[in-house]
Amino acid sequence: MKITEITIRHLKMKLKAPFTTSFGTFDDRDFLVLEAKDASGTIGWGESVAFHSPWYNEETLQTNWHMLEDFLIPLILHKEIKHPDEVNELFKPIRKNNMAKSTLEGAIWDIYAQQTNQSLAAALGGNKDKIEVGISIGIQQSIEDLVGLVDGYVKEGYKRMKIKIKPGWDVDVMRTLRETFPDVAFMADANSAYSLADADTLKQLDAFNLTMIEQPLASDDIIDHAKLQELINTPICLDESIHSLEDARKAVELGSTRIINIKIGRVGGLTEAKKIHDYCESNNIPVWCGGMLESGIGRAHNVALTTLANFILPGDTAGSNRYWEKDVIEPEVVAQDGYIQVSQKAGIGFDVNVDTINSFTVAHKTYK
Ligand SMILES: O=C(O)CCC(=O)c1ccccc1C(=O)O
Ligand SMILES: [Mg+2]
Repeated sequence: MKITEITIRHLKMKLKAPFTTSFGTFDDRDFLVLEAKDASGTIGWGESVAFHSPWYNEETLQTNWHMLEDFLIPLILHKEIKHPDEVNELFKPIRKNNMAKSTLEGAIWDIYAQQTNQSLAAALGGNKDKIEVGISIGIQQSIEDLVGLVDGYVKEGYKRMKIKIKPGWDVDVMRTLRETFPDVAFMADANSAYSLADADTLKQLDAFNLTMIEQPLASDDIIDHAKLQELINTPICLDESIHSLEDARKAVELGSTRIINIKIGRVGGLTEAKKIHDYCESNNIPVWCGGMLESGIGRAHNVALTTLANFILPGDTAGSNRYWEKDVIEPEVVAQDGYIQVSQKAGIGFDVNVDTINSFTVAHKTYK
């Protein structure tokens, strides 16, 4: 393929309900969507999962736009590409900026899958026809509100509940949930809200049989996580600290993580995500697919990735209706009884509704 035209759009979509983590609250979701066209007219879609502000990591929607316009798009436009894995190599001279890289790489994977007449899932080497999903639940005003929400999601069939925690919203919350729902699979995600000095608090969570605790300590740490894992029984799962196969290897070798949350954007694209998956599979480290409050485009990429064999634990790829009044793809992603059916259609497996995209677009630019 030879990419001849790329359009970047900045979309603003309203979340159905605000989503609160230890680092802040999201009311709206601002993000970039990238449309790439190749010389034969095939169109591929990618989504930047960077947020409006650098809360989760250092990238933002605007830094992604800058990196794409000034560095990444020029490396790709009018170049002959045989396989999307080449994109990972072409981007190597550019350090980090993984979410920006992933935006363009994802669109190229979509085109490649269409041109080889297979689903993105199949192109990646996945073979599940449905995937198991859980749901991530933000910090609430009260424990009663949280119990009510969890009850609803249990009834919808979600396979595991991820509860956002922070100091002061942790042990009592998890105790109440465990007492109220003895058989539900719970995990906690702290988004780096603690330090090693909080080990005693985190140790108390061992009583609630959590599947794992996600990123309790600093977003750039793998040393203290290894020390913490020696002190607690609950398996640690790293999210923010893992940006590459090399990061994954070091964290696993140090004993900093027993499970890895793979986010396509955070690791710079599907090729790197697959490498981390394969490494973890050989080292008995289960993985699961994280979420970044994606629109249907990013969600479709997540569903495809999750079809790889070592995605053993339910991911955060909940149905479109958990986030949006109207998603940008057709059909929307539907989670039923905790499963999402994997589309067998060529490419990302969903039709992108360009009218809907345009209705959410606040800025756009085309590169040729
Ligand atoms: O539902 C989702 O998309 C996952 C939500 C989630 O947990 C999350 C949302 C925003 C930023 C970071 C995270 C995270 O996984 O840490
Ligand atoms: Mg997380």
